[in-house]
Amino acid sequence: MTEQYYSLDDIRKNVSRIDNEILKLLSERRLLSLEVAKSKIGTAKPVRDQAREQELLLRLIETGKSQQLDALYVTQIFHTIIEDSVLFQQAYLQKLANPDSLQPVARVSFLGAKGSYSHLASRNYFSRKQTKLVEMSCSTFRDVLNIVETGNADYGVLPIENTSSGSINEVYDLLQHTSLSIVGEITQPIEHCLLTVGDADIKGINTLYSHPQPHQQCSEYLHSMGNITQEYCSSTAEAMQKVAELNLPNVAAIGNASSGELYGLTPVKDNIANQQENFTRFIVVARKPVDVTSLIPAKSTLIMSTAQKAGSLVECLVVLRNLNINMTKLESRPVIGNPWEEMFYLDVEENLKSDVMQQALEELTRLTRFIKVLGCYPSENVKPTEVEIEE
Ligand SMILES: C=C(O[C@@H]1C=C(C(=O)O)C=C[C@H]1O)C(=O)O
Repeated sequence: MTEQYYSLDDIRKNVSRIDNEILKLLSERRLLSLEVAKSKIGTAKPVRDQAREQELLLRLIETGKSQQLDALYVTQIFHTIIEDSVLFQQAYLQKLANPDSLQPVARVSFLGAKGSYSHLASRNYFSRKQTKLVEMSCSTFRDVLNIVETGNADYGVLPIENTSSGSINEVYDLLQHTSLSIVGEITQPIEHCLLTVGDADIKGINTLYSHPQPHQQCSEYLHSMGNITQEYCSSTAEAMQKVAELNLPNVAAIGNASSGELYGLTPVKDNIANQQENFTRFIVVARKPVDVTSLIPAKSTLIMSTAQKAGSLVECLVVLRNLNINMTKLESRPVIGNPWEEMFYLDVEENLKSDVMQQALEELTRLTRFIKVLGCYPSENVKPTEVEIEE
C-alpha cells in the first residue's frame, strides 16, 4: 500500500469543510429547539428539562468514548450547546409574551466606550434577542438611566454586583429613584489582565490607569506590584484608551484581553483578579416592565423600607419563608436625607404574577412603610446539569 501525503493546504481545506458542517448542524439544532419551545407552549411544560439533559449527556459521553473523545471535552461542548438552546427558547417565548417590547432596532446605553465590560455585557445580553443594536456610551451610571428615562434609549445595562468586590452601591442608590423597570439580567465573566502598549516589562510599570471597581477586584495582585501611582478613570475603556494614547512602557491599564486588542494593547499578565471566578451580574432596565412566561425561571426585585422597630425585617423575611419563596440577594442601603433609615433590596426566585408572589406582596405591603417592585425578568443563569464522569 502506498502512503498518501497531503499538503497542509489540503488538510486545512478538510478541517474547514468539517467546521462548516459543524456550524450547519449547530444551526439546525438551534432551529429544532424552537420547535421544542413551540410544543412546550401547547403542553405548558417548562423549557428546562434536566432529566432529558442528563440522559442526553450520558449517552453522548458513551458515544464520544467509542470515538476517542474524552468525557470532559464532550460534556463541556454539550453544556455550551444546551445553554444556548435553553436561552434561545427563553428569548423566543419572551418575545411571544411581550410582542411590543423588542423592536427590530434597540438603542442600548451602558457605561464606557467600546470594549468596556458593560459594553461586552450588552452585546452578550442581546445576542439571542434577534434585534439590531444602536450602542450608546455614557460616562456615568446616572446618564445610563437618564437617557432611557427621557426616551433617548430603549434599554440601559448596569452592573449590580461582582463576586470579588460585592454590590455596586452607586447603582443600588440610583434604582431607589428611577421610574424604570428591570427587564433582564446577565452574568458576565470578568477576566482582568494587565495591559500595556507592546510587550512591556512588568517590573518597569509604575503608573496604572483603571476604573475603581477593577482596581478593588485586583487589589491583591496590585499590592504585590509595590509602589504604583494609581490614576482613576470613569470606565475600563477610558483606562485602555489613555494607556494607548500615552504609548509609554511604564504605564498599564486593567482590562479584558479582547477589549485591549481594540485599543492595540497587549496583556502582559492575565488573571490578576483576587478571585479566579470573577463574575459581574448586570441588570437591563427599560421604561416598560415585561411579562415573564411561566415556562421559564423568573426573578423579581423589590425595594422596601420597614418600620424602625426590632424584628421588622425578620417579619418580612418570615413571609417569604412561609410561602417557600427563595431569596437570592438581600442588600441594604441608607436613605439619603433620612439618617439611619435603610432601604432593603431583595431578589427572589419567583414570577411576579404567581399566586405565592401576589400573596407575599399583599402581606409585605401591610408590614412595610414603603414597597415597590423594581421588576420581574427571566433568569438567564443556566446552571449546567452535572453528570458523573467515569474514567
Ligand atoms: C430542547 C429541549 O429543551 C431544553 C434543552 C435541551 C437541549 O438542548 O438538548 C434539553 C432539555 C431542555 O432543558 C428539550 O426539552 O428537548
